[in-house]
Amino acid sequence: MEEHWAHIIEAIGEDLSRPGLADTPKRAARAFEFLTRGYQQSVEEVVNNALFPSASSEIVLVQNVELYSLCEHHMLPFIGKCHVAYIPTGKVLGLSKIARLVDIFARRLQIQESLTMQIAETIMEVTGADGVGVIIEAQHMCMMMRGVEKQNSIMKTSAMLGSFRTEPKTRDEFLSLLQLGR
Ligand SMILES: Nc1nc2c(ncn2[C@@H]2O[C@H](COP(=O)(O)OP(=O)(O)OP(=O)(O)O)[C@@H](O)[C@H]2O)c(=O)[nH]1
Ligand SMILES: [Zn+2]
Repeated sequence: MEEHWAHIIEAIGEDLSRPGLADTPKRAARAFEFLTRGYQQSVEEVVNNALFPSASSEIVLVQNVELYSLCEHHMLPFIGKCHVAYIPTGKVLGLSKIARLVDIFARRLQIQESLTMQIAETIMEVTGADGVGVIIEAQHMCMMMRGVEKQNSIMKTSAMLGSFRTEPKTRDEFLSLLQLGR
């Protein structure tokens, strides 16, 4: 990847031999590896069996999980917040694992719609929940720094599975819980 970054730096008309850029291909390669580290991670290792018995059958909501991803069209960042809710059926997932699961999928080349769905499906599979609701609100640099150059538009996507899809009351409760934190 280092070599490719060196080519890109030359292609944009920069002087690769100037001191400030000497280590840039190496740094950029490391940075890009970090930004896409989700490809190296698996759901099993991230969850690490952190599932705990609980009699709760009420909504568990983790709100405002920061999200940094890269759009698969321009490889520019999209940045925002992810809200994850589920209704447990006998076991709950370790709190931090929800944020880690968000990251596994965010740290890849993505479109926001697929990312939202992948997070929801994974939480459903891992917890065996009665239902899962995921909402992402994000701003896309490819739409801000270039292209149409709109600075204030926010993309909101949701994925509702199980009871969050079939029961309007559950969905309403999720949405009103989200409002509480604003
Ligand atoms: N639905 C969706 N579209 C996205 C996402 N990220 C980027 N895009 C869009 O992907 C589209 C790619 O369109 P193209 O016409 O192929 O590329 P482009 O010429 O660079 O388009 P502009 O961004 O309009 O300049 C653009 O409309 C982007 O805004 C995303 O997460 N979801
Ligand atoms: Zn884009």
